[in-house]
Formats: sequence, C-alpha cells, structure tokens
Amino acid sequence: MTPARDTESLDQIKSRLRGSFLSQLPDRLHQARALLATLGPGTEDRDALQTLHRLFHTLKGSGASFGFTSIEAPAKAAEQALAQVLDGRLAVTEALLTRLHEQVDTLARLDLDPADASDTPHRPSFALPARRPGADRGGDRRERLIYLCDDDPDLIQQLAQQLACFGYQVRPFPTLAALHEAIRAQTPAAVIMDVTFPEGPFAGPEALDLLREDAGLAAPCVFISNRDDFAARLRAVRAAGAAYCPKPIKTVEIVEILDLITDRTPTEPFHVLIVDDDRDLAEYHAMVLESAGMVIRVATAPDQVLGLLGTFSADLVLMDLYMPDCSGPELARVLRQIPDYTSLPIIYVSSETNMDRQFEAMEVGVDGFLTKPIAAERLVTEVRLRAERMRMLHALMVRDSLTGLFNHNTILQFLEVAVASAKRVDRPLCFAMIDIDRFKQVNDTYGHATGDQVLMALSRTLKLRLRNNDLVGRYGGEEFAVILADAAIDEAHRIIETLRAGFAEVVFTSDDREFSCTFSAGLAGFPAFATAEALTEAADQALYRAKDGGRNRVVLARAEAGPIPDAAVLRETEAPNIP
Ligand SMILES: Nc1nc2c(ncn2[C@@H]2O[C@H](COP(=O)(O)OP(=O)(O)OP(=O)(O)O)[C@@H](O)[C@H]2O)c(=O)[nH]1
Repeated sequence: MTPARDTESLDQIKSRLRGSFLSQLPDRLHQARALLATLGPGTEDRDALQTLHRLFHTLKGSGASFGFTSIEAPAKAAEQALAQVLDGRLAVTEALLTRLHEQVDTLARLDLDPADASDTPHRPSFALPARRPGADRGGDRRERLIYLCDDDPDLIQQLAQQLACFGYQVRPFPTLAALHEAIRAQTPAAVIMDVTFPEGPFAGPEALDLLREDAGLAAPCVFISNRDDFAARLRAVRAAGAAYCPKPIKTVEIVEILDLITDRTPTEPFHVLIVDDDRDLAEYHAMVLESAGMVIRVATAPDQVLGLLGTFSADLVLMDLYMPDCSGPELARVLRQIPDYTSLPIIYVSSETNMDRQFEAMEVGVDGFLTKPIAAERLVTEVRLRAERMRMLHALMVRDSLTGLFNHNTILQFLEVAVASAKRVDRPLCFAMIDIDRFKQVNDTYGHATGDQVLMALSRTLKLRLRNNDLVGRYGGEEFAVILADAAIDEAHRIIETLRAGFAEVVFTSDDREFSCTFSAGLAGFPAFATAEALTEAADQALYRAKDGGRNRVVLARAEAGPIPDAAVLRETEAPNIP
C-alpha cells in the first residue's frame, strides 16, 4: 500500500491512480505488440495467447474502472477474440493477427488525460457512503431498552429475565395497546413482538405498520412466533421486520440479533484481502473500502495470499479472475482445500461479462461475481453485506448456544494463540478454570431452566466484568474458562477473587424462593506453565484442590510440587447457600 495514502485527499488519489494507469499503458501496449510478433497463423502457443488475453482483459477492466471508456471497445474486441481462440472456437489466422495489431494501434492512438476521465457513464463514483452514525461506538448493552410484546405472560417474563442476564433493559407488554402507549412515550432501541394476538393472526405486523405510520416508530423489530410458515414470515417482512425467530426462542440467537440490529456491538472493522495483479486497480478498490472504514491488505500475486491470510484475519477475499501463473478459480480451489478457509467468502471482481465463463469460475465454491467497473457504493455494500453475514455465521459456529460464550474448542484454540503471543512479546498471561459449586443441587432443587439462568448470569458476569481483551469460554456444562491476557498471576488472582465474591452475592429467585450460588476456580500462569496444555492441566488441578478444600475459593497452581501457600487459599468457606 502506498504510505502517502493517509495524507492524500480522495481526488488526489483518484488522479494519481489514473496517472499511474496511463503511464503504464505504453509499456503494456509494447508487451502486447512484442507478444503478437511471436505469433503466426495456426499458433498453439497457449502461454502467449493466455498472457495476451489477460493483458487486454486487464486493460479493459482497469480502463473502465478508472473512467477511460474509450479503452473499452478495442480492448474488449481483442480480449473476446482471444477468449474464443483459447476456447477452441476461433483459429489464429493472418486476418485475426492483423486485427489484433490494429486494436493495439487504436489503443496507442487514444489521447487520454488523467484529468479528463469524465467521458464515461461508468465513471467510478467517489461519493462514498457516509459511515453509519455510531458505527464506531463501543456498545454498552446495559443502556439498551427493548420493548417485548407477547400475549403469553410466562414467555415475556421468562424472556425478559433472560435478556436481562445479557445486559438488556427489557420492558414487557402483554397487549398491543400497552405497547402502543409505551412507544408514544419513549422509543426503544428495538421491539420484539409476537405475530399472532387475540386481535387476529397477523395482529403483530399490523400493529407495527400502524406504529411506524402513526407514532413514527423507526426502531427495528424482531418477530417471534409459534408459526413458521411462509405466509407469516412474508407478513413479517412486509412490516419491515428485521428478523423472525420461531418459538421456542433461543436466547443467544435473539441476543446476537439484538446486538446486530441495535448496531452498537463494538465492531471490529471488516478485514478484506484484495488479490489483483493490477496494482493501481487494487489500490483503487482498497481506497474505496478503506474510506468505508474497512481494513485492507493487497496481494499483487496469488502466491502471497497464504502468507497474508496467515497473519491477517480476513473476513472476505476480493480476487481478480485472470492473473499470471495462477487463475482466480485455481486460487479459490487452493483456499477451499484448507480447512480454515472453506467458508471464507470469496468474491471475484472482473470485467469478464461472459455468463458461461462467470458460472464456470463460480463453480469452485466462490460466493459472488462483481463486474468491473463497479461503482464505489456497490463495492462497499456487496463487501459489507457478505462480511457481516460471515461474521454472524462465524459467531454462531464458535459460540456456545446457551451462554453465547466461546465454546470449548474455540477457547482452547485461543489459548494456544494467546500463549504463542505471550511468548513472542514476553508478557505474562493467566488461565482460569471456574466451576459452579454443587450445581447439580441447583438443577435438582429448582429445575433445569433455573440452572440455565444461573449459567447465563455467571457468563454475563464474566463477560461484563472482565477486561475487553480477556477471553471467556464455556468449557463444559457448569465449567467456564477465562484467558486473562497480559495479566501476572497476582493481578489475575485479584480479578477472579473479586468475581468470586461478587457472584456469591447474587440472589437468584425461582418460584419465589431465593438462593445464591458460588464458584470455585483454579488459576495457572504463563510463563510458570509454558504451554497451553500445561496451563489447562495446572488450572484443572488447582480447581480440583479448590473443590477439595471446601469450594467457593480461588486456588493458584504452583509450578513445582509442594503445599499450596496459605495466601492462595482465600477463604475456608462452607458449602453454597442452597436450602
Ligand atoms: N441447567 C443446566 N445444567 C447443566 C448443564 N450442563 C450441565 N449441567 C449439569 O451440571 C451438573 C454438574 O454436576 P456435577 O458435575 O456433579 O458437579 P456439581 O454438582 O456442580 O458439584 P461440584 O462441581 O463438585 O461442586 C449436572 O447435574 C449436569 O446435568 C446445562 O447446560 N444446564
């Protein structure tokens, strides 16, 4: 990437890229002439024919993308003829070679000026979409007000309680009239509502139509319903429902949706890898996407891609179709054979307009095809939509469905990465295993649903109270794992101890009975334990000692065998307060 980009205005970049394209044009035409000179009638030199085809193809695509449409006609004619030759549908004759020479001459005669690229209806638009307000803001879900409307009082009470565990402020309404009144008084961040009410089978969407018209409600709405048929879903979409969740409701799913539609999740900017051998065009696309707040890396040769993907966690790859040495479909196939990249979205950006060739190129499992020249807004939208979808699918894959925490495998993978990084930068790191005490008794006494509430409450406590760069996972049933990045053992000890004391204070209610729970924790630190495996084993043993020592305590793992120091055992406490 050009370092000067930060200080250049978009107009300056535009003009620089156009200038660069024009300055390379004579060289490219010279290459075309030299290649043509090696060819005679009936030639079977596929390499030369392919290089020529790519050359004209690139000229057509880049020329159009930079607004020089007069390039398009001669470059396209040459490209198409060469494509037919390569497909075996056209023979290389003297007449064809003459025509190709003439097309190069025509291109050489064009009087192109970087400042004069307005002769095109396809001119790339540099009026970039404004970033959505608040897109950069970190999100504190505790502030977000959600209105929940359903005529099933048990459901709204239960769902409101569960969403509260995830930090949402939820106001339940058992009737549409009550919801209507509340919306007139205060606008929520989102509405969750049933489709069917006593007023009618689609009373929910109808009420929403009215609220949008009457009360000017702009907040997004998630429909929940016992119905999962097309008619109900269609009616919900027509009422501009943002999402549709059939009952029984999965809390984590609805939390993910709320995070997304209330647009306040602390979002990492999208990471996009551009693969294009045309530096200028790659830089143009990079500039467009960077202006929309994305982080971009550029590979100008396919063999750079694996290295870049290894260090740059891409949400999406934008790639050219025709590149020297390795085509786009070949590169896509290479990526699809690597387990980490099987679901990585890949979009071609190419001036190939032949539908058959587009389909053929897509067959290797590529997600989209954008035809050059592509308007800046369209490029940003296509990339953003696919990257958002990828993020959502990925979040569902790596997270536990009850608590929304990272699942067992994911947290262990993170631990490997965190240990490697701690080693590299020579910083400490701690790993904690946390297990709710006598949890079976909670389930047996209050029921599984209440047990789930306790699990969600603890997961929420861990997520909200730990630092942003700490990672929390659900290790097993009632067992959690925390990676405390850049924390020495004493600091980690204090953090987990504070959490332990806080959690023991939480009062849970079930059928008007109150109870509290505690947890035990085992803590191991890097570098005393030098690998992910050693850390998990040591933390597990420390947890065992915490349980054995009476529960409701934090125990530190010691690198060498010996008694646990008194300071490590924080409390000699009794069993949790379960009646
Ligand atoms: N509600 C609920 N319970 C679960 C879930 N996953 C595991 N459990 C329960 O967690 C309980 C774990 O019990 P044990 O391993 O005997 O441990 P404990 O009762 O917590 O006792 P200690 O760990 O020795 O303090 C079992 O009853 C599991 O059924 C879950 O997703 N939801």
